[in-house]
Amino acid sequence: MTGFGVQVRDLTVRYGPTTALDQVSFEIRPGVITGLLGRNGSGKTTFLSVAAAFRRGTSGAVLVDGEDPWENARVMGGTCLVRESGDVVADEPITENLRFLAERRPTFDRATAESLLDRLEIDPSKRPDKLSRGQRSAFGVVVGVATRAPLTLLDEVHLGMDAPARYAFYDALLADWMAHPRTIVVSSHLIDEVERLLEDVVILDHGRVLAADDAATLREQGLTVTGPADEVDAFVTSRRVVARQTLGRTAQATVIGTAPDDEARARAAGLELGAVGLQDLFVHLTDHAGDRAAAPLTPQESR
Ligand SMILES: Nc1ncnc2c1ncn2[C@@H]1O[C@H](COP(=O)(O)OP(=O)(O)OP(=O)(O)O)[C@@H](O)[C@H]1O
Repeated sequence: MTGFGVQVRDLTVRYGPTTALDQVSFEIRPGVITGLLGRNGSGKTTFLSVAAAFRRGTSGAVLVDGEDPWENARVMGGTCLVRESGDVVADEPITENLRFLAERRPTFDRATAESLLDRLEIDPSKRPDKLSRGQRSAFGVVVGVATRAPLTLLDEVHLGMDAPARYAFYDALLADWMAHPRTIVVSSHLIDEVERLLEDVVILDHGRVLAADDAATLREQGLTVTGPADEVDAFVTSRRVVARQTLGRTAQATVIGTAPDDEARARAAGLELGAVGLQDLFVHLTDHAGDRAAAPLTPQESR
């Protein structure tokens, strides 16, 4: 199984006067773990709800495995959206929930669920409504991983979980995906933590797509340039500078976009070049203070 791909074409979603998604287009590749990143209110949950056929878009299209997911039993049966509210039977023990899931979901693996529950220290005889917030989130994660749906959508599922539980979840998700490749979308603000899971990244901002590419390509888009302030300034002239710091006569500028002769020019000018992590790139791209950035990556920048 490689999982369902998702194609998003000019999708707009409005809630009354609020435009949550504004003509967004991107693709989620089948069999890949994609990070859906964006600040609060950027439209992540809205997109996931449309992909999971929980709501319809106002205009545009979402195709899951080539078909409109709305009232589409095949596609909906292969899609598992896990969100904080949880779609479990809250007043039945977890063991009963596992039984229901095994009946409803042909790909559900009970042994995986039980071993993850054990690893996350959740007592399966308890009812979901008697769990702590973090334990409830962890149970959602167990359902998401063990369901092994061709399209698994995890909407900030890890938020209530403490750090050891979150890392256990990341490890389990990655190991299970490697053994059973499928399409997984992880929406998160904790980019540093989830970065190692992600092959592709979609960054939403105020309902628009800021970047959609494989994570390695995105990482290569940013560059820090450090050295004597006047040399740094000369190096970054006519480049898109998203951050600049100085310490005495030394400056560091973060630029978006690279050029083939960057290394040679930096060496000649006595400057040091460094990589920008996904988290930094995200912060710079979505930082509207003073409107420093927030422009989508141009085709040149994102190549
Ligand atoms: N049911 C709703 N009714 C009205 N407006 C809504 C509704 N759901 C979301 N919105 C608005 O749509 C926009 C996108 O919200 P959405 O929940 O998709 O963002 P998000 O990226 O998931 O945010 P967060 O990270 O805070 O969960 C926001 O401006 C939000 O206020």
